[in-house]
Order: sequence, then structure tokens, then C-alpha cells
Amino acid sequence: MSNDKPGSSKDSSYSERAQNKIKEKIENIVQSSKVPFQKLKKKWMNQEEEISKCKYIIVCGPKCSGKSTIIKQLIWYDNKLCNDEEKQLHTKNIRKYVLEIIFTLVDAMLRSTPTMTFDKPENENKLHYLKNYFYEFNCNYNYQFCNYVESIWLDKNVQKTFERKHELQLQENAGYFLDKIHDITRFDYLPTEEDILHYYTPTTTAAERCFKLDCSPVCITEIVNQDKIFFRKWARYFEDIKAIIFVAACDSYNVMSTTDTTKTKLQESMDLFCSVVSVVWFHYKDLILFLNKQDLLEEKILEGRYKFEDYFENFKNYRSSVDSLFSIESEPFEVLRVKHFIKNEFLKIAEAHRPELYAPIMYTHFSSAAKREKFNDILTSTVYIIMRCNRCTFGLL
Ligand SMILES: Nc1nc2c(ncn2[C@@H]2O[C@H](COP(=O)(O)OP(=O)(O)OP(=O)(O)O)[C@@H](O)[C@H]2O)c(=O)[nH]1
Ligand SMILES: [Mg+2]
Repeated sequence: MSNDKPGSSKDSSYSERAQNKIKEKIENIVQSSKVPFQKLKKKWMNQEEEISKCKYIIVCGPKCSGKSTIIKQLIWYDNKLCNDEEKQLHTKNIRKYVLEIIFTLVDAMLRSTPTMTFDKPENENKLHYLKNYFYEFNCNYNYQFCNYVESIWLDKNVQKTFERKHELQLQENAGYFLDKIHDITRFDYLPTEEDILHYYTPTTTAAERCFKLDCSPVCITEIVNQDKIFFRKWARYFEDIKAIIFVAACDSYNVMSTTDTTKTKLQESMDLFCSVVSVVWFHYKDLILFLNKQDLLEEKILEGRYKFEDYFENFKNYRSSVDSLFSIESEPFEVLRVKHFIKNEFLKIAEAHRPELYAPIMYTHFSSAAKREKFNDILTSTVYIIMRCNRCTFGLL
């Protein structure tokens, strides 16, 4: 009967109330922390599982070599292609890009010596409209755009100027879009996947792209702003990666580097490749080398304007051990010689810098990453290699 004692009931109810309050408080804390903690724990466990299964891959190579294009193709693997809404987002940019190509061509035509003007004088007004109204007002589609752009492109003197495309500041894929100008200027134009692959958007930050590849998670990071010392400095941060993709643009054999004017961009790619394979961390990693832009390389070699031996002296005496292959493959002999020579140069660098003892596997692909069909087989085997790297990590192979 302690409750009957004076003050006791008060005290006891006080202590009871206090205790209950504390209990309640603790419960609240536990409750509030318990739920998210459990959720978090589940999430962590899931993440941990995902991450441990995840194939971290870095994609490196010189600027504009096709790194993002290859990543796009990998994301679209399994037919997870763009839907119409996503495609629509590219329409305006592609139209704007086509206009910029037209402006560059007209500019070059007007500056040429002897000076040229439009073959059809009425194109002058059309150009004026496109430059001062259409382009200025955000390139929203209208009837004039549809008629004027094609009319200017078909002007005899503009076409003549395009024959000098190598001398002009045009991107290599300008021809691809000009060939499709009739489709692009239609009101119902919806870019194809190949149009999206050909459209260039420079990558400015090293963003990680995580997606499912053949039902398994993959994280791919495109490395930006690389130079020769980049890998030596940062390589240890990539210690956990499972594989490296290196992309080189083979058609750049005649394009002089902007940073070292004694070298071509292809030679510069080889230097960069050398610094990648020299990194000790990477000696244990699988390496997938894409000798990219084969379609543009073939076009350039067959055109004959820029002889390969003028840029790589030892090409003259190149006798390939795969000479017998030349007769089986359907490509022109000279193109095959060039592409196998380039491959050989990269392999020599890898052999010299990746000690055989550690070096796992180096896979080499001749690729045309912006071509949907042509890239299909390579895509399948790349996915297989990525899966293989993963199974190796878990001792399944
Ligand atoms: N014709 C052709 N064009 C290609 C090929 N691969 C890439 N391209 C084009 O080359 C341009 C550059 O490709 P990206 O994939 O953006 O190159 P990148 O290496 O990511 O470039 P940065 O992000 O600026 O370093 C784009 O217009 C692509 O469409 C190819 O094999 N053939
Ligand atoms: Mg990129």
C-alpha cells in the first residue's frame, strides 16, 4: 500500500510517468531509427550484392574517338532502344546541326578564290531568313525550314564547295547528315538510332552509367580530359575495375594533333594507349581495344587523297603475317593492310608494356561504332567478354 503513503502515490505516478516518457522517447527513437535502419540495411545488402556483381568498366581513349557511341550501343543492347519520345528530344538538335553545316558550307563558298556565290540567286534570301529568323528563334520547325535548307544544299555551287570538305572545318559525320537532308527537313522527321549514334555531343564530365547488360548490372565510366600523365596520376583510383575499354579512331591517321603538331592523332592515340597499358594496376585487368571508325578509314584509304605511308613510314615495308587472310576477307586489299598494320602497332605496344606473366587477355575489335548493323556482332562479343570478366572474378571460369 505504498500508494497510500503521503506523497508516495504522487511520487510513484511521477516516476511511472517519467519512466513511461523515457520509454516512449526511446521507443520513438528506436522506431524512427529502426524502420529506416532496416530499410537501409536491406538496401545496403541489396546494393552490396549488386555492387559485388557489378562490372566496373572504364572507357578511355582520345577525344572524339567514339567512347560515348560505344557506351550508347551497350546501353541499347537487349533491344532497349530509344522510344519515340527520347528520339524526339534529338530532332531539334539534329536540325540545328544540319543548319550549322549549311552555314559553314555557304561561308566557305563565299570566301573561296575565285569568289563564288549561289548558282540560284534566290537562295540568298533563303539563307538570310534561316540565319536571322529561324536559327535565332530556336529552330522551331516551320514550312520555310523544310523548303529552304534543301534548296540551299542542292545549289550547284554549295555542292561544289562540299567537294573540298577536307579543307573545311566540318565534322567527319557532316556527309552522313547531308545525305539525309530530305528526311531531316520533313515535318514528321523522327531520328533513327543511327542518326542519334552519328550526332556528336562532347562528354565534359566523367559520369558513371549503370545499367543492366544481359540481366546483370554494369557500371561504365567514360574518362574525360585524359593526357599522358593522367593515368599515372589517377590510375590507383581505378584499382577495383574489372576491365578497360580503349577506343582509338583509326581514320585520324592523317589529322595533326592540336597539342603536339609533330604527331598525328592516331600516333597520339598510340601514346595514350602506351600510358594506359604501362599502369601497373591495369596489368591484371582485361583490356578491350576498339580500333574504331573503320568505315571512315576505309572511305579515306579508297579515296586515295591521303596515303597511309606518308604518315607511318614503316608501313611501306609492312608484310603482315595474316597475308593469307587478305584473300578470304572481302575488303579491298589496301584497306586490310592498313587496318592490320594499325592493329599490329597497338599489339606491339601492349606486348612491350604488359608483362605476360600478369597480363590477362587483350581483345581487339575493328569497329564502326556509329553503324547499328555493322556493330552488332562486336556488341555481342563485347557483352560476352564483360560477362566473362565477371564470372572470372567469382571463380566460375
Ligand atoms: N562514321 C563513324 N562515326 C563515328 C564512329 N564512332 C563514333 N563516331 C562519331 O564520332 C563522333 C564522336 O563520337 P563520341 O562517341 O562522342 O566520341 P567520344 O570519344 O565520346 O568524344 P568525347 O566525349 O568528346 O571525348 C560522333 O559524331 C560519333 O557519331 C564510327 O565508327 N564511324
Ligand atoms: Mg564522349
